[in-house]
Amino acid sequence: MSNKKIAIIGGGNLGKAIAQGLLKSGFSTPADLTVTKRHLASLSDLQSLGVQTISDNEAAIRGAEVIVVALKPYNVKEVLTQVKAAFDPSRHILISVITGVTIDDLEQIAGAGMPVVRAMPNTAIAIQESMTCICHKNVSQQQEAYVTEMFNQLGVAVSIDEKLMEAATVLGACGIAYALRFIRASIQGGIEIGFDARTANLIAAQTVKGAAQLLIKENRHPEEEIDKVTTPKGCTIAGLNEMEHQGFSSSLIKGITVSYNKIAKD
Ligand SMILES: NC(=O)C1=CN([C@@H]2O[C@H](COP(=O)(O)OP(=O)(O)OC[C@H]3O[C@@H](n4cnc5c(N)ncnc54)[C@H](O)[C@@H]3O)[C@@H](O)[C@H]2O)C=CC1
Ligand SMILES: O=C(O)[C@@H]1CCC=N1
Repeated sequence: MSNKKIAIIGGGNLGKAIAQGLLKSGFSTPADLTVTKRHLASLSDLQSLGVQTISDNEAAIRGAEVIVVALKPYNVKEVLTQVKAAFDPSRHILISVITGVTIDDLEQIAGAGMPVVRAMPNTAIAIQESMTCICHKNVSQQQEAYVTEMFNQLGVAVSIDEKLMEAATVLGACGIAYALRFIRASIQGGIEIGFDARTANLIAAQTVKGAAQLLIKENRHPEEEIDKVTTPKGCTIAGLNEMEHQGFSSSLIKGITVSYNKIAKD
């Protein structure tokens, strides 16, 4: 348990999921957490668990040591500038999960010397299975360890250079959508070959989970595991090669680079 007071500014999808994950993992107690939002009705479940839910961002920041900003990119500057006076670099760590807002942007708003962490999680943070890439500035070793531990409670955290943050957004955050499209296509194929949608969904999703766990738990390269499945003259290699003839890997790589170029340009 961290014992630090955490204020989550912007209790939307991600902000709420972070609060729920911190409670479920035991990293924070309800008394440690404050979540802000303009209209509080959708936070009633957190409130009933004992989490403080308020609309006053300034009060939330003043009462916390760790400030997690989960606002939309278009209103972060306005909202944080309104509460600028509440930031204290000697007491606070500012953690932002906002897409496209740089560490320097955040430091400019919160004040020079503010310990700032930029984190890129994905939506699996709602079930504590996020891949979260983090980078930081003005952060002590102790603060870095704290933030890494916090995101490890919500999945897996890795430190990267800030210049890779856009790439992390594509591979990690957009990656959830790419993986789900793969699963959806597998379900469509599964129905064609005889399964009902529900059973196809279960088989496709559990199979992807197993494939991912082979890499994560056994530290293997995908091709090593593929070799074990592809019986000579068998059905796996026949299907795989047809997928490649149809541009399977190529379409994925091209999609990833298009997503990346879109972020880099915006
Ligand atoms: N969806 C994704 O896969 C990922 C999203 N992100 C980033 O996370 C951030 C949040 O995304 P979501 O949670 O999906 O958005 P959201 O729109 O659900 O959450 C933002 C929340 O901020 C609240 N808000 C607006 N003004 C406020 C104010 N003055 N004071 C307090 N709260 C206020 C809104 O009511 C809303 O609930 C975005 O910046 C997004 O770029 C980061 C990683 C992945
Ligand atoms: O699609 C987007 O622009 C955002 C960034 C990461 C996930 N969603």
